[in-house]
Amino acid sequence: MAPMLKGIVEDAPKRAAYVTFLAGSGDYWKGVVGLAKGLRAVNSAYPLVVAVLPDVPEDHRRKLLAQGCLVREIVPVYPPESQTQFAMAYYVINYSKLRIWEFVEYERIVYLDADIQVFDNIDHLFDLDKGSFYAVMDCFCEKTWSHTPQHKIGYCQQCPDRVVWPERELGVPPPPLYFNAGMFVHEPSLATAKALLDKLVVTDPTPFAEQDFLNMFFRDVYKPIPPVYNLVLAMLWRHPENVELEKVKVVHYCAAVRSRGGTPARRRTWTGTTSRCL
Ligand SMILES: O=c1ccn([C@@H]2O[C@H](COP(=O)(O)OP(=O)(O)O[C@H]3O[C@H](CO)[C@H](O)[C@H](O)[C@H]3O)[C@@H](O)[C@H]2O)c(=O)[nH]1
Ligand SMILES: O[C@H]1[C@H](O)[C@@H](O)[C@H](O)[C@@H](O)[C@H]1O
Repeated sequence: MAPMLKGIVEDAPKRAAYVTFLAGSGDYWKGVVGLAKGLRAVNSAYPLVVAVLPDVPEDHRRKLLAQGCLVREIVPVYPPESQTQFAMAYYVINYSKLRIWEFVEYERIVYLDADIQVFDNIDHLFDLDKGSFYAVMDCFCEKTWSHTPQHKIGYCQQCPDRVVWPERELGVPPPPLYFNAGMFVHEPSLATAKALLDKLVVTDPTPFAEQDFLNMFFRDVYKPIPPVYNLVLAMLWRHPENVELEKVKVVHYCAAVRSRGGTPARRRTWTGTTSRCL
């Protein structure tokens, strides 16, 4: 009897969920529908919770509920207004993502942006050891990174030997590992949620908004996971040698689209619309 009970307890579904974030009345809700369908197609055992800002129309919320999503409204998070010019305007809204640490009814969450699609079951990510922040290392090669020293130098953590970080000339070590915040695994906790918000009010916004902030906040507990868990499209043309295409489980349709001249280009607006120019 006892071993059987043990088995039942061990196999019991975890209090865990996929979480995504939705803001505004633009088209991102369609991405969430795609994500819900994708998770269903790969037989995920866990629900998709959509953290919605108050400005998401009722009609869009109904469509998500019809897809089996759990819709949960969150209170927006804004950095101090006087400071927001330092962040790329389009990304300021993403600070609200910090609210998902308040979802303490789940022990574990796998966060996925609405412009992500899953092509294989990734439920095993919920079994990773607790205490670390898991995410995929970003690439610094796209134009969106042109404000950074890494990009100016031509250094990318995806291929640190191609252009070596000039430590001697600069007198500083290479930047710490930096993750893309479109996908990550972590644990909700009211203590962490509070610590994040407390830290945010004393932190100047930076271009990649909450992504820079999360990188700073979780620096010491960050553990990289393979790019197959968040394949940022630019990896395909910037670092094809690091992409195991047949093993890719999660694709992130962010970054730029290759332009005719070979230079990636993208325009964005504060309203949440994205125009890609070829
Ligand atoms: O009008 C909007 C804008 C954004 N989003 C949500 O916010 C997510 C992030 O926005 P983008 O997908 O447009 O951002 P990118 O993927 O290009 O950018 C990357 O940098 C951002 C910096 O803020 C975030 O960290 C983001 O998670 C990371 O993948 C979206 O997927 C979506 O879930 C909306 O719902 N509506
Ligand atoms: O590397 C990516 C990419 O360049 C995206 O365009 C940007 O939106 C992300 O924030 C960044 O992490």
